[in-house]
Amino acid sequence: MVSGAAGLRAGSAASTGGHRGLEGLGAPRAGGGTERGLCLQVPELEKATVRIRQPERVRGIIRSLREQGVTKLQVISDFDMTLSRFGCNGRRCPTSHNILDNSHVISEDGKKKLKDLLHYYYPIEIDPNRTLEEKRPLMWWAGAGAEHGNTALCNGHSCSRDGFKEFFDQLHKNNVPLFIFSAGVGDILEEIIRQANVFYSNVSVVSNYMDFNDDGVLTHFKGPLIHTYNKNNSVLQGTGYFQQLSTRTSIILLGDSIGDLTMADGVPSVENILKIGFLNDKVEERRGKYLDSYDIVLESDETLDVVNGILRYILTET
Ligand SMILES: Nc1ccn([C@@H]2O[C@H](COP(=O)(O)O)[C@@H](O)[C@H]2O)c(=O)n1
Repeated sequence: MVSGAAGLRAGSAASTGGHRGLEGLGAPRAGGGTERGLCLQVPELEKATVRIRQPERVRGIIRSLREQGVTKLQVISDFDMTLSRFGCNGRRCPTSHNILDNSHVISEDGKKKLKDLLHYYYPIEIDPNRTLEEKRPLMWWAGAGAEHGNTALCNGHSCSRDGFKEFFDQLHKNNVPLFIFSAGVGDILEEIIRQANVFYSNVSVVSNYMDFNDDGVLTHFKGPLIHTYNKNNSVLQGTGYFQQLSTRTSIILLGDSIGDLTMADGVPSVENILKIGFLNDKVEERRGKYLDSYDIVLESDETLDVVNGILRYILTET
């Protein structure tokens, strides 16, 4: 189901390790000051958390995004563990599902069942040795909380990544549409965005929204269930979201799972796309796959520094 602050409702390196930071991205070339220019303009790319398989290619994409300009740009992002943190002070941060699961309105029995499901299904979700085809039929767990509770309130226990507000502010100030495509719980993540005072008119959300019976008991989720591995055009049919933005052919895609890579599949014509992936968990095991799939991989980086740095560079008028 799609929802939006605007009222729109329809609801890559040669080796496995990739290059670290700006190595190769920002290194000055013989006789050229231009290459240095980019690394100086996006110093965040020098962070130790940054890995890039094909620095040359990434440099080209970032330049094109800037050249194409703000009117061509749109951002497509996952929410849980992408805009929100994975961990904080050595502990896991709750996803929008976990906020619901941990709420006082869920019975103890319900909580235990949800925890059991988490322990069973999360390892499957992140298993680097299973194909997407093997995982897809198993991902029904996204709706598993439905029969367990009454209305749960978001009590602010989600942790947004550092730079959360700046990210939303930059896009809003420049009228860049932000599409949040989430297999989480839409009502809860919207509340998190609202409580941060950044649910601006340029933000649209496609996610799972709760439905309640007359007694206020959460009985099911509305619309097609969105899970980690069907975040693509199949669940956007009839929304017309990407069609309305057909002139916005420059994309920045932000995700934390391999499933997030298909979020832009419904965009009619993509000229430039920069895929930035947060690699939060099982870093060593999954690094190769992430470097093959995302242009920039941010390893155990709990901030939006790199994303904000790239946006600042792209959105700054030349
Ligand atoms: N019952 C569940 C189901 C899923 N999750 C996690 O929430 C994340 C939401 O999906 P995104 O694609 O928006 O990131 C997902 O990573 C699942 O691990 C959960 O915590 N509880």
